[in-house]
Amino acid sequence: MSVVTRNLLKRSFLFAPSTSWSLTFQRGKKMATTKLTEEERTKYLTPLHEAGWTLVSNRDAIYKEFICQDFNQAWGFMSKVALQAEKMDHHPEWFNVYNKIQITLSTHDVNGLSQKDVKLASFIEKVKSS
Ligand SMILES: C[C@H](O)[C@H](O)[C@H]1CNC2=NC(N)=NC(=O)C2=N1
Repeated sequence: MSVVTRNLLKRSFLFAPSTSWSLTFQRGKKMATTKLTEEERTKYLTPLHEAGWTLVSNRDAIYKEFICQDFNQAWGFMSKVALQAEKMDHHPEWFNVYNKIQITLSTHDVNGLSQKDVKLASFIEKVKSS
């Protein structure tokens, strides 16, 4: 095999990995956030529906209202969610009055639901039941 052929092969191996690999990873950075597929929506949104999360009517987002005993409890709950949101760099849209917290989750970067919303909603459920 000539040096030229060998170099060409080496190059195509190094620089032309499979499409999905190159779409998912960029030089060792974290996985790109993508919208949930139909299959993923069935798999991940069903348990969240059962836990009381509903689809928002005019956009691709999920919503749930939480009622705590008082403002102290509500603020404690929100603090735990806020710390996790910051860790994930994924933030809820929320509204609080006294003991009521209304939460909407969606991924602005992809204009719809992603795994990040599923992960944050699951975390919120864990906090609420703790
Ligand atoms: C620059 C920063 O990483 C992005 O704006 C993050 C911040 N928090 C976010 N939160 C939510 N809910 N969706 C996003 O797309 C998002 N993007």
